[in-house]
Amino acid sequence: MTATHPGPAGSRPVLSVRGLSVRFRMPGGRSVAAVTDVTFAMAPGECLALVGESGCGKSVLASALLGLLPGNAQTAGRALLAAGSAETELLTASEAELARSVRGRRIGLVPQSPAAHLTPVRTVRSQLEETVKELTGITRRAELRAAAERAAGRAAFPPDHLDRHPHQLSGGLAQRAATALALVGDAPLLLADEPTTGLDRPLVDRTVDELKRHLGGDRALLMITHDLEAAERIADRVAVMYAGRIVELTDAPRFFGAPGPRHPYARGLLDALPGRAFAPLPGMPPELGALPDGCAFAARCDRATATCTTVPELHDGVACHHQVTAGKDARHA
Ligand SMILES: Nc1ncnc2c1ncn2[C@@H]1O[C@H](COP(=O)(O)OP(=O)(O)OP(=O)(O)O)[C@@H](O)[C@H]1O
Ligand code: NI
Repeated sequence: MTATHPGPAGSRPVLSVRGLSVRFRMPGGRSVAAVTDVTFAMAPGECLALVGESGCGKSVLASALLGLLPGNAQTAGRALLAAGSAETELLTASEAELARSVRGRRIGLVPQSPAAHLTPVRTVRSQLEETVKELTGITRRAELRAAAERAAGRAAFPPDHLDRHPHQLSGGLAQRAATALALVGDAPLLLADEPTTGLDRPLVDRTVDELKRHLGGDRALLMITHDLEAAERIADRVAVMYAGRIVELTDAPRFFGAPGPRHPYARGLLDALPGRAFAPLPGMPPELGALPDGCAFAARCDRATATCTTVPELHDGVACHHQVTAGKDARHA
């Protein structure tokens, strides 16, 4: 049941999420279980990759941490963000507090669609300068200009493109502009939602390497991605989400190397990669508005038995009645 990371000795987690659930209330009394009972902690300096198929709840989890859920969402559980000796409970903090002291300052967000995040009518330079002003209190023109250029440089955004508008940028440069904005506040936690969508492989590598470099000593990076190769490149740990739950939470070297993923779904995700077995996962994830009572993966799982009508607990980093071990089925206890 525990999913904490030991981290460097004595270090307190930057973020500690316990039993987080998000439900959307829908017309007609229905509800969508977008996130269910998610527990994990992030150590200073750590990169955790959150992976899983489209619609499994990754972005909703991120929105819950940022206080950006829509009005029909209900949350349960805890999400503690460390700050000096104090902690902020993100799920119950007021919008005023989140806007004033969390978003941008303590959690930097690299958004899923940078083009939508950037203001279309303003140049990258003016958006960077405004963010610097807001987050650092610098007001003098020359200092603002220098700080904005430094921020651009940190995200490898070319200085000669600073006076362009977002529509004049390629997808890759828009992504770097958004990354530069996210880095301005030196937030202890960076949250990147699909930071490499639409980029080609060399640019994916560059973008994730840049993100990783900005981790520095004790900042943490939560990277949401479909891209397992990008996750392998930079993650210290991997959390695999399926139908709103974390079904496996493992150290990256063990996940991508030996013994490999232990949850059949996680194993299937990795086997689907062109560089691996290139065997697509059969079937589709269930509707989050109509989840089965037991293991949500059972319908797609060739190991499923009668025990799978109950939801498996996360145990030793895996939530499955039939863990995979060294490529074979574990004996069913
Ligand atoms: N405001 C909302 N009301 C109802 N359901 C919602 C709302 N926002 C998201 N959902 C549902 O929550 C589920 C999880 O969505 P989410 O965007 O978190 O998926 P994701 O894992 O980020 O997918 P992707 O990889 O495509 O970005 C989806 O089924 C989505 O339809
Ligand atoms: Ni998403």
